[in-house]
Amino acid sequence: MPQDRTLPVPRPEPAPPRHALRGGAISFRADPFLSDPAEALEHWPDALLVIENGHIASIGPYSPEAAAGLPVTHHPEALLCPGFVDTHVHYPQTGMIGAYGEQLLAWLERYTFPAELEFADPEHAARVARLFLRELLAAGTTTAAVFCTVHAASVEAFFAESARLNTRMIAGKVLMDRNAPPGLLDGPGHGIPESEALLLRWHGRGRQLYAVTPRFAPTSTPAQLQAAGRLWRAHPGSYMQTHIAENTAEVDWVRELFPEASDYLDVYHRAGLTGPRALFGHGIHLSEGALCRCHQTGSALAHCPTSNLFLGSGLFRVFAAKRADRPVRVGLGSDLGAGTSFSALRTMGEAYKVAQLNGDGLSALHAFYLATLGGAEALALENRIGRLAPGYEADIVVLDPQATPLLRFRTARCRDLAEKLFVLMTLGDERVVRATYVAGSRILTGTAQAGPS
Ligand SMILES: Nc1nc2[nH]cnc2c(=O)[nH]1
Ligand SMILES: [Zn+2]
Repeated sequence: MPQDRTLPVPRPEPAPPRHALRGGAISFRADPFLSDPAEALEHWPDALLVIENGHIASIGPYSPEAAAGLPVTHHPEALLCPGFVDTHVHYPQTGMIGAYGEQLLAWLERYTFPAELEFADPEHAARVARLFLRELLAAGTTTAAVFCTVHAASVEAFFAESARLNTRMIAGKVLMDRNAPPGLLDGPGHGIPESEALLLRWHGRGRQLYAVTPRFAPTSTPAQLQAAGRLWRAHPGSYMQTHIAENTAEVDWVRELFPEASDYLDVYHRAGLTGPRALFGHGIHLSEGALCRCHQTGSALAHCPTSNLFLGSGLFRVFAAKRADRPVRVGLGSDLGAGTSFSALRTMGEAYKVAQLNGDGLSALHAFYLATLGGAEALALENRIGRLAPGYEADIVVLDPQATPLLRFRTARCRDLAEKLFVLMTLGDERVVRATYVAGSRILTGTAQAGPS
């Protein structure tokens, strides 16, 4: 493929060690599914947020005295919000978003695997990693749990670009040793040592975190799943990510492939792949017993509404997953390229519609929680990201409720904050994101640098 010189190059803008942002601000101190939503939300109509060495030093009401001596970037009329968290996404699928007309298993064969075969080329991987991270940051997402491909070079490319931008990312090499094209299969005995080498190289290096990544049960032999479980458990603090119960034909296939397991989750449980930092994409067709087991083991689910609607997979029941007597950790996932938008706002809007079809009311507070602190809790990062609070990493998105003429017109008619947030998740997308800060530095998304060089 020829080099595309028009791709923009995102970069962090150098920031002084101590500086401040001013604007309205929101953040969650608790889970609105489990407590009074109004109590769970913190709101500052006019906040001063002080950043020191990439962390939030303080947040409180703005006053000239509090701001004295600090360089202050004022975002009038805007809302500072913790950077969005995407708990399930595939960067190599950036080039095949919107592939028409299939459900999961045919879609994988027809579009996904061919796109992933291209990542044998490290230059292609580097190009897509850059574009993907640019789009993610332009949409206000600052942390994601990301599937690479089976190629080690796809992981190198992704972490190298994330390290350059200093984003906190979780990623891993996909493991597959059956039921995929030969060019996407791990050689006999190769997948686990390659994963371990990548884990040792990247996990905990700066802000990068590694996830052992068996794609899903049908593409790994029982032996590979067991070995993945051993690898994950040998490295405490690392992650495991995979897919579960997304599509009914997939669930039937797993039952045939693993007759000894009591259900789909049991396939992973038997391989030692459940527990805190185990991230399961989808979980639409999980039984009550499996949801209980997710709760008991501390495993997390990624709710991917745009993907589930696009592939016709089904309606994830977020309120059933979050049932107060056995709550499961749940975050939102864009699941590109089955998902159709990088935007967490669009994803929240679709989560609302899925809840409507389930007969549930997902308020803006529920949705913004899932996209921020809820996502951080799913990733066991709730002490570092997902809130605007002292000590937290300064990953911040600045939302402009007046970003378009329609939004200006509509939000002027909102009676309170919850209504305004709901309109943002109904009408909003990347255009609402005025700025994204990563560890305190604004990310210039690079369009100004585009052009021949
Ligand atoms: N949506 C989705 N589901 C999967 N199940 C296994 N692989 C995939 C994938 O790439 N995308
Ligand atoms: Zn996925």
